[in-house]
Formats: sequence, C-alpha cells, structure tokens
Amino acid sequence: MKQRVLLVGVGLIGGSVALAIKQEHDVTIIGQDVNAEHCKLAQSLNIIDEITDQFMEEAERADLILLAAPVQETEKLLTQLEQCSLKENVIITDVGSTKERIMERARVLHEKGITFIGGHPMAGSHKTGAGSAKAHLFENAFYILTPFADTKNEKVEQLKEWLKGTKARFLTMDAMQHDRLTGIVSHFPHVIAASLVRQVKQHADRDDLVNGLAAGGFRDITRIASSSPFMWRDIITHNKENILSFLDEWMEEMREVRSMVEQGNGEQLYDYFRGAKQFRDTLPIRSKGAIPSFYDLYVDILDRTGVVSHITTLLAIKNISITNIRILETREDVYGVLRLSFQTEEDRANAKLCLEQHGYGTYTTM
Ligand SMILES: NC(=O)C1=CN([C@@H]2O[C@H](COP(=O)(O)OP(=O)(O)OC[C@H]3O[C@@H](n4cnc5c(N)ncnc54)[C@H](O)[C@@H]3O)[C@@H](O)[C@H]2O)C=CC1
Ligand SMILES: O=C(O)C(=O)Cc1ccc(O)cc1
Repeated sequence: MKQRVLLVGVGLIGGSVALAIKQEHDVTIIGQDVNAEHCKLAQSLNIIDEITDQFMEEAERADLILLAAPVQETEKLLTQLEQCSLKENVIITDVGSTKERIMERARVLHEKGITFIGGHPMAGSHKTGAGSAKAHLFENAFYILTPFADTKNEKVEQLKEWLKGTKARFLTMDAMQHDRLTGIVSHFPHVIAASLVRQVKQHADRDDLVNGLAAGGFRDITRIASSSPFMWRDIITHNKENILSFLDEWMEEMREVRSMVEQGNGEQLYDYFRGAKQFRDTLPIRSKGAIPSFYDLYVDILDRTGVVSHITTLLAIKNISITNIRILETREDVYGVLRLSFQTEEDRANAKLCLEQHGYGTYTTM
C-alpha cells in the first residue's frame, strides 16, 4: 500500500513541497484546508490526490504530516494532534517561518514519543496559493530543520529523504538561533518594506504624481510588501522579542543618519553608503536563501593520492556527513588544502577533533 502524506494548508509552500515529494516518492497526498476551494484547485493541478475535511481522522492514518498553514494556525493544529492516536512511526513537520513558538507547542507530542521536526524552506515569493506552487521552488535554497535536541539523527535523515525532491540544502539549528537569524534577514525587512510603502502612500494621497514616480528602485526594495498580510501578522507576532530588538537598533541607526543629514556631513554620509555597498557586494548572488554559508573546515593534505578517501572514510565511520568537498589549493604540488563543508557547527567540531586525532592539521578560516 502507498504511504500517505497529509498536507494541511494547501497553499504556495505546502503545494510546492507536495510536488517535490511526489517527484521522489510514489505516495498518496491528502490535502486539507480551511478553504475547500484551495483543495479543489490543488487536486485539479495534481498537487494532491485526495481531499479530506477530517483532519484528525486522516492524521491517524498518515505516515508523514506536513503542516503548511500560517504559523499561528500551525500552533492550533499541533494542539489538535495531541488528541490523536497517531501512527508510531509518523513524522510531523511544518514549513512555518518561525520556529520557537512552534517547537514549544510541539513539545507535548515530542514527550509522548511522536517525532516532530520543525522545518522552514527559505524560499518563496510574495504570491499565495497552490496555483503558484512549483516542484523546484526550493532548489538550491536553504531548508532549515529544527529537531529537538534529543531527536534521533535517523529521524532527521528520514525527513530529509522525504524532502529530497526539493533539492534544497538542509541546515540544522535550534529554534532560537533560527528565529534570530531569519528575524534579521527576512522578518524585519518586511516591516521596513511595509513602512516605506505606507510612507509613500501618505505622500501619494497628497500628490498624484507620486504613484507614477514610485517605480524602479522603490518597487525593487518594496516587492516583499505585497506578501500575505495574514502570514506576516503571524510571523511578527511569533518573533516579537527579536523584532522589538531590531526595531530599537534601527531607530538608533535612523537617529544617527538624521544627525548626519542635519549636519550636512558629506564625509560621514559617503562612509555610510560605502559601508553598506561594501557589505552588500559581498553577499552571495546565486544562493536563494538568506542564511550565509555552510560550516567549513580546511585541512592540510600532504599527499593527494588516497588522502581524500582516507579523510572521508574517517568521517563516515564517525557518522559525520560532509555537504561539500573541494581541493582548494596545491602548494608546490606537494601539499594542498581541502575544504570540507558541514551543515552544522557540531559536525564541523566533531570532524576537526577526529581529523586532528589522526594527525591532520585543520583550521576553520583560510
Ligand atoms: N510565502 C513564502 O514565501 C513562505 C512561507 N512560509 C511559511 O509557509 C506557510 C504557508 O505560507 P504560504 O504557503 O505562503 O501561504 P498560502 O496562503 O499560499 O497558503 C496557506 C494555506 O493555509 C490554509 N490555512 C489557513 N489556516 C488553516 C488551518 N487552520 N487549517 C488548514 N489550512 C489552513 C489557507 O487557506 C491557505 O490555503 C506559512 O507558515 C509561512 O510562514 C515559509 C517559507 C516561505
Ligand atoms: O519573496 C521573498 O523575498 C521572501 O521573503 C520569501 C520568503 C517569505 C517567508 C519566508 O519564511 C521565507 C522566504
């Protein structure tokens, strides 16, 4: 019998993950949504195979439960799941943009021995609905997983196997780090984008020319203000403490800018823009996600023949998975530098220890 995947919240992200799952697994996907029309559309697009309005009943038959509603709804769904007699080996995951509140709510299930692993594919768009879903939406994007500290690695690997068709780059971290990082690079910019648009609107109300002139750069930096207000209300509510702290930092920064402008200090203004440009120009271009790089470890290799396989074998024995491996540099053709990339800081630390115990020289920056 085919495995059953219950998708709750049949929208842009849920639909895209469902399509990616279908690419790699022969499964039955059952969709459930507060809006029945969303399920009908998704079924007509072959994103889901069946529709249900019996969330709890279907949850009890599911092998994988994917919660893809706005984050405050996801909390309610987790509470409902506490009442279900779920399959022993079911994996529950979500796609929500915040993780701390969701992991707190999922703790009851975790303590009952049910596997819940938080998930956040770090790509998307300002569009909503399954009509815009794409199997390749997350290709090469970061996909953050937030297991509980004592969740078995085997379960995390099972979830990655389910999600393999996303072709995303998985990163594991705890919920607190997740909310801080995504808060600064993704959530807070939405507040700023919305505020810029609202400020321009006030001017547009007074002068008809504003609308026509607000093109180009203004549209670029405010694209994300066209995202779903339901979704962003929930995200900002969940990530309240981080957002408050970023707002304080921002207001302080604006006070400094105000003073530079007031004083007409050209040199300071130049430095301000130059500093921003310098950092922005270093940001990765092709990566879809907002989180920087993997955890890299550099290893001196004395003799390339056989040494790479020796290193990978040592790490495989210790169950440390390498995300990427590359010989960066050969020095006088005698020794070189191998760059190993890991998905977590813990993997990098374990790899460093293991390789140093076997006599390799390692360092974390080049
Ligand atoms: N839009 C984006 O770019 C990204 C969004 N996310 C997260 O993905 C989740 C879904 O967002 P989207 O797919 O963009 O939104 P969407 O609006 O396209 O889809 C959400 C769906 O959930 C349904 N829904 C709402 N409450 C529900 C409930 N209680 N039970 C069942 N269905 C319910 C809605 O009717 C809708 O069909 C959110 O938690 C968001 O934070 C994550 C990464 C990127
Ligand atoms: O379209 C954009 O630039 C986004 O900001 C998409 C996005 C929205 C929410 C997330 O949690 C992750 C990515």
